[in-house]
Amino acid sequence: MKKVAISIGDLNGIGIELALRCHSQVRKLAEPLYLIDREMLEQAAELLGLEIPEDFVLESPGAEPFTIRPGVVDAAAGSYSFASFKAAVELCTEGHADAVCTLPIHKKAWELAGIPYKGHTDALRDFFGREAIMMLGCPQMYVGLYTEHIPLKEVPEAMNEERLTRFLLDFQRETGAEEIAVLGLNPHAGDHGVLGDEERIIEAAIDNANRIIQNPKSKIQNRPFEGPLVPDTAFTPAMRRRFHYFVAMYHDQGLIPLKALHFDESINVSLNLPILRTSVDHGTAFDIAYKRAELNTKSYLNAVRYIIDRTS
Ligand SMILES: NC(=O)c1ccc[n+]([C@@H]2O[C@H](COP(=O)([O-])OP(=O)(O)OC[C@H]3O[C@@H](n4cnc5c(N)ncnc54)[C@H](O)[C@@H]3O)[C@@H](O)[C@H]2O)c1
Ligand SMILES: N[C@H](C(=O)O)[C@H](O)COP(=O)(O)O
Repeated sequence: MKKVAISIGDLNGIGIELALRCHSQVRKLAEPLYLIDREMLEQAAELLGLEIPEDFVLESPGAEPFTIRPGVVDAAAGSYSFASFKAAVELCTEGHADAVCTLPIHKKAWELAGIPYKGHTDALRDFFGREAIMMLGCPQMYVGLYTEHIPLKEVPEAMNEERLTRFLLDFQRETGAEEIAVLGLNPHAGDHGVLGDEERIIEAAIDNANRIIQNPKSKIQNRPFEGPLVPDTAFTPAMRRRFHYFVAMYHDQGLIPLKALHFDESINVSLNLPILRTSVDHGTAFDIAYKRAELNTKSYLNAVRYIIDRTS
């Protein structure tokens, strides 16, 4: 059975409840190693009124214990969740785990703790010195994000032909997709320059990537990239029947349609890295943490299943 290092996420949020409630199902798929100290686990389990399963295997993240405050954004929880994530990655790079699955962290809590990253993907980029790609989705529809955790006003200046060409090639190689819809940036994909002209950069990158892929040495002989597509019609039912892989130019362009259609079952995958990392597609859900609310567990279980499918 594959060993999956599970970072525990922000302990003021719903991650630990998911870990405890789903343990027996996860255990049928893999050997989970949970990056949490017994003291913190007992505290959370007591607040949740849940038993700790006997075969719940722990590894210490080596972080300061703290008092859990359900639904509160705080530095201690941010610090702990980052240590848990970092230790999970280390287990993997040192060969003690086959992959990492991350429970959700809170970005403001990381900032309050002085963690210099916006999220897991950003941290992985730095740990490995590689252009990690953020992709979310499910078999019906995966979305790769060319830019992700930057303010919207910085998106136009991040448009760059060489960088986008590399992104497209990496995305294609990592997913193996043979048809990829690439979205424009502006309304109506610029409408021939009437509403903006970043599409020229996108067009050039698509041409470059299609040309490079058509190199006779490549296994793929078609032109996998199509676009720049008009963003407001890129996700119509007909387009989603045709394409299962999309590249969005910014976070919400891709994640609004995905989460509107598939929030329950989607996952987050970090591509283009020496390790496999998956995650849930939702956040810390502070509004329902420790409230015995009905949790959706599909995203978490699918994130573990994806690891098993890819590592077997
Ligand atoms: N993988 C990650 O670490 C990850 C992913 C997304 C968001 N985040 C972070 O989480 C924090 C909170 O984000 P947010 O409030 O925008 O989004 P959120 O996903 O935490 O919550 C949005 C809504 O969905 C509900 N929800 C989320 N997950 C649920 C589940 N499993 N079952 C039932 N209901 C669920 C919440 O109760 C809330 O009403 C932010 O800091 C965000 O950046 C982290
Ligand atoms: N953009 C992700 C989402 O909306 O689900 C989320 O913020 C997680 O990002 P990291 O994988 O970088 O933590």
